Amino acid sequence: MIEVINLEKSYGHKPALIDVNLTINPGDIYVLVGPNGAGKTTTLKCIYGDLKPDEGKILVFEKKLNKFKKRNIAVLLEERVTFKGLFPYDYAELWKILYPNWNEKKYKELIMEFNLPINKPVHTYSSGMKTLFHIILMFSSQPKVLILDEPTQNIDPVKKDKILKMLKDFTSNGENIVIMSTHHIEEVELIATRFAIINSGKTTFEGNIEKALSEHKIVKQSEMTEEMEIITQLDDGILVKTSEKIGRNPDFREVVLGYLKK
Ligand SMILES: Nc1ncnc2c1ncn2[C@@H]1O[C@H](COP(=O)(O)OP(=O)(O)OP(=O)(O)O)[C@@H](O)[C@H]1O
Repeated sequence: MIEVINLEKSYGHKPALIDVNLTINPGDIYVLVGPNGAGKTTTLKCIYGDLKPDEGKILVFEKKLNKFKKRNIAVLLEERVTFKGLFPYDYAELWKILYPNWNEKKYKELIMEFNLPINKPVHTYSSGMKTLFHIILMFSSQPKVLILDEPTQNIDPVKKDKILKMLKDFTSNGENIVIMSTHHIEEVELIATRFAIINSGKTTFEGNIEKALSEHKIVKQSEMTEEMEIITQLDDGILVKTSEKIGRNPDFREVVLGYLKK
């Protein structure tokens, strides 16, 4: 289980995270959604220990993150860092040292499956190929937790489908955890077991798709009551949080868009 509790982080004097709270259970594919600059990457960096939170707690399997735990976490960085002149083989040698569970057979199979050229230095790959290559390194490392910053960015639809299936398989043992960010609402619907919406450094929604659908309604101005929490005005009504049987049920896209516009 990974818990993020009242996380706060500033860059200099500028707050990036004001109050982020996430509860990630074993077996979860946990997706972070939010507008540009909302704080998704900063949250992920705090979880894997690249940034030190100013306030709040991050508990990974009930303990504070330390080096040992880091071996069980593989990360897809926003930057897709590559080293000039290194070939896929060289990365395998390095990753073997970092990850004791490294699976060479899996690595070779995935490189073939995703058609990546082994005779080209990785820094000359296209941006999508670099992302795929890093994802292959992550799966071959056989960690317990995968943290991915926008893993499907610049990936073609066929390979994207494969990656989403691989993420589902990874958590199917009910123990492994995936935490990822995305701008694609349909991906949340396809694979998320839980998700959070982050707006301006705060979690404004956390839960699963069922909760998102059951807690909200789209109502007309005339149907509004004082008990309702207004999320935002949408094209054909107001998205509100309510338990009242009123208005109409929103679809998932409307709920997420409503929070993103909030
Ligand atoms: N290294 C940095 N130095 C200063 N400010 C930063 C730095 N990294 C991020 N920020 C700021 O922190 C805030 C949150 O940025 P972050 O990258 O976490 O957002 P995000 O939700 O991942 O955005 P996007 O969807 O555009 O990738 C933004 O205002 C951003 O400008």
